Amino acid sequence: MNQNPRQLAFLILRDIERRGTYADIALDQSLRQADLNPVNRRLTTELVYGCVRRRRSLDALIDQFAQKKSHQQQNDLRIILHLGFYQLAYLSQIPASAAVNTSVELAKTNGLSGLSGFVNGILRQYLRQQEKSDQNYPILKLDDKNLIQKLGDFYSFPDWILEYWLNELGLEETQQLCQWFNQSPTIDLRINPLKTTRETVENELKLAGINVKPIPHLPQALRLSGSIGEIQKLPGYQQGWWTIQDSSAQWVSHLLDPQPGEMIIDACAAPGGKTTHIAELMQDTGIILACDRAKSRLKKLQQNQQRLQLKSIEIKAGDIRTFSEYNNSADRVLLDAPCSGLGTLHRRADARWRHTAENVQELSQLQGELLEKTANWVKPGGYLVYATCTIHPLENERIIESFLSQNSDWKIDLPEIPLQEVLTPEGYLKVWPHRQNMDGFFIVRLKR
Ligand SMILES: C[S@@+](CC[C@H](N)C(=O)[O-])C[C@H]1O[C@@H](n2cnc3c(N)ncnc32)[C@H](O)[C@@H]1O
Repeated sequence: MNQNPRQLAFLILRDIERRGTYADIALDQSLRQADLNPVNRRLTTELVYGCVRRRRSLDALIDQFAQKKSHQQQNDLRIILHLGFYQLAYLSQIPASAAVNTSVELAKTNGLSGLSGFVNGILRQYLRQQEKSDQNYPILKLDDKNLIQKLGDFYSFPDWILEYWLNELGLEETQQLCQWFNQSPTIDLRINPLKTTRETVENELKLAGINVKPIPHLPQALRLSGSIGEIQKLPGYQQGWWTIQDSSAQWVSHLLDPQPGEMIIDACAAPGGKTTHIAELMQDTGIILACDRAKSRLKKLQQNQQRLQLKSIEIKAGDIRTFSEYNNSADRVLLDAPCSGLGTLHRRADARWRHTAENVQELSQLQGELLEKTANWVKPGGYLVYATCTIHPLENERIIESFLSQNSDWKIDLPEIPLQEVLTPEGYLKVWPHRQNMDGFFIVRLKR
């Protein structure tokens, strides 16, 4: 069993590299089998997520200090250099000598003894350079040559995302957004008012030593920070007192505004974050039809429903494009569409590398198709909420504009909400993470 956090991080990063495994899945599997104390578990997690997230910046350091470019280096050597540079550049709590020496050790234990001198040399060269330089962040101007590349190398994002942010936000806010996405995510809870109150949960969590504070404008929300431990062991989890859900995602069901006794269809429901919120807002009356094509995610929805003890949810598995029986049947429909997740890049370390400009185009097509389909399910006079956790116009504004231009019986219904600063003149709720300090989201309510 592995007890060395750096060796374990190396093996996990190699697995991600070789097999394209998702970072969170690879980490989770390995940590379950490893024999590590809590401090070393945290270090392994930090090293894996950090190296994945900062891949481009770490490659840029290899490019700067080695004769061969990062992509020409042997894969295992490149991972060891990533681990070394990551500790030196981003983990101030680790002494530089420990970062260098353990990286040299990694080379020796993983069949690269002949290159251990090179590892030692390049990391020490970086350290000498760092001592000389007094500037840790780039001062950039919009007309800088190679601006995108400099931003990408420093903040570790792909060019195509940066190009689009620069266009939408300008340079200063793009840097703020990059920085925001590079920090560790916080955890928000949504209190189940059918079981308890926010005050009770807040007090219980404080008694358990957790940092917790309310979130403005959301009466059921709490934000946790600092060290939290295992979620399932927190007070109230087993009793169904709360659900983990980011504050911006909590706005979605409030905008849907479901009323007790209504017939609601949640078209893309799994794992049920919003379905269960809708049920709570309706005091567990009426019917909520929760549809999704992913069976494993629907299983999680079922578990959440059981834990929260909600009876009003019915599950229907399948591709909603093939469903024909729901036309004109729902008072309200929620379409929480599959999307690129560009508003939640801080939550999944590898998400920024998995999507491309091309696959945003493909998603956009699917989103348009799902909207056309599910709009038919709404009774005349009813409502549809379209939501995504991305902040890309192709998946948001363009979808709604195109839908409205082809469906004259629909219009945007302006929501009355306290969060006026995120409401655009067209009536869209557009949450930018660095402005509102929550996940990026797009929400719009349409009326038939
Ligand atoms: C953004 S997630 C939904 C999250 C969920 N609403 C929540 O709050 O927990 C999008 C979901 O759409 C589902 N999906 C994508 N295409 C679908 C289709 N054609 N038919 C049914 N479900 C689909 C995915 O399986 C995924 O679970």
